[in-house]
Amino acid sequence: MSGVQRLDWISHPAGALHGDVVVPGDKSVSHRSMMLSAIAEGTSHIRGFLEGEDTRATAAVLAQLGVSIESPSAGERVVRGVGLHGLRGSSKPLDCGNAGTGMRLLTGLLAGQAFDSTLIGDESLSKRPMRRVTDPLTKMGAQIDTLDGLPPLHVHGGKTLHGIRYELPVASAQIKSALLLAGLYAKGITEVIEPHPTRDYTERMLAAFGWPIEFSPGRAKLEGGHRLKATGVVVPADFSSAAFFLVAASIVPGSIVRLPAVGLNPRRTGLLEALRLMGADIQIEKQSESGGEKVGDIVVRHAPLHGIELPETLVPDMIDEFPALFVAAAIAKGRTIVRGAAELRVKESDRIATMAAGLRALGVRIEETPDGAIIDGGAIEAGAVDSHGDHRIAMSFAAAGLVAKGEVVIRDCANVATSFPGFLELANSCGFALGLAP
Ligand SMILES: O=C(O)C1=C[C@@H](OP(=O)(O)O)[C@@H](O)[C@H](O)C1
Ligand SMILES: C=C(OP(=O)(O)O)C(=O)O
Repeated sequence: MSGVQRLDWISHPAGALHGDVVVPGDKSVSHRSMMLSAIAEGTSHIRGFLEGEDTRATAAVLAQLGVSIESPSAGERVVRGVGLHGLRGSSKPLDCGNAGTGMRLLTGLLAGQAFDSTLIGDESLSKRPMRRVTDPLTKMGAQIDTLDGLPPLHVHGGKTLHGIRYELPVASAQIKSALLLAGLYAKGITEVIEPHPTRDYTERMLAAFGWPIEFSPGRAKLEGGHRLKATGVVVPADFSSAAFFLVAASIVPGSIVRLPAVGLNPRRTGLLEALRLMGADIQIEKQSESGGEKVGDIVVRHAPLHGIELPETLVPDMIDEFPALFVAAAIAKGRTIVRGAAELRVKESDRIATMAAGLRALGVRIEETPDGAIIDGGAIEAGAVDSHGDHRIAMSFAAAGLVAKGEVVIRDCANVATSFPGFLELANSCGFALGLAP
């Protein structure tokens, strides 16, 4: 987590990728399952929990607040919920590690408690904007101190919250979820309206835990003063982790890869549509429902890709997949234009700048714009890139190395463990040639 030792990778060009690739549990669903289980009444059983640093940090925060959490086996958690008002304050800071989701959602949850809390994060999280959640929470009656809008956040306890109707200035599931979680503790109705629909896991999971909630794409509305009842949660495999393999298998000739039982919530699968628009060959097989979420096997075969003007409506549905998309665009024939994606600049790194610098270092023609990029596809040369400690950038360049003209050195990859522990081994199991740099 914070202060991790530096870890560099080398991705070597490789032949066709083959096999079944089972990616770990969904990060968004894992965070939420832990938070709701913690404040529910009764014992919840979570299966498929992501054993990543981000989601473990959320579990550790809730344990610090007095919740008993057992882990009978990897990916399994038994959480003894303390009820809506059963958390106990901690005099020590609550460390969210690298996780924007953890910090922003917990801020909403903690705004309605009787005790004070201080939320801290690692170097990257300490640079991420928090006013987007603290401003509307303040409108609800919360009191939260920031360091000029950045963490650490000091959340004052003992405040009476009241529901508000809030139109989000940006499409963000984290802001929406923070407000809904605060809304559990608020008097009256909390209503959130989004400029474009975002992932609705909080809404679905609140309903699964028995909280009355009305929601439809782009809107959610609930009233304070109900109870959450413990339940079982099955976390699907994370589409965002599958994304690196969708791109890798699409760009390496001869590849066929199957990704079993991946979560296919439509607010997450924008990359699938973008890649199909670029000419990718991606099929969904064995569709079913698990824990109220659509899941299916994704089968991806190599196909020649061409550049596209990415429809802006897809942006929120693939917000974490842009580093991977940029790699696909770099190898595609022709020009790819991305617009309307300024949010990428406030993720674990500035993902537009970091990808542009990295691709340029590999000989790709890419022009940065304030809210996107223009990428002229062609060849990827050998070279060295810096991930800036951003897990998704590191994994995307690992895929780029497969089709580069020589080895690609990727610096600062330790944070891959935040969302995808075991990526290196799993990638190599299907044909990547990824190693640690000396
Ligand atoms: O709610 C969530 O679980 C997430 C929402 C997105 O962030 P924003 O809400 O900032 O768009 C996404 O980038 C993040 O990885 C996870
Ligand atoms: C942006 C991400 O996560 P978070 O905001 O939770 O740090 C991500 O996983 O790509």
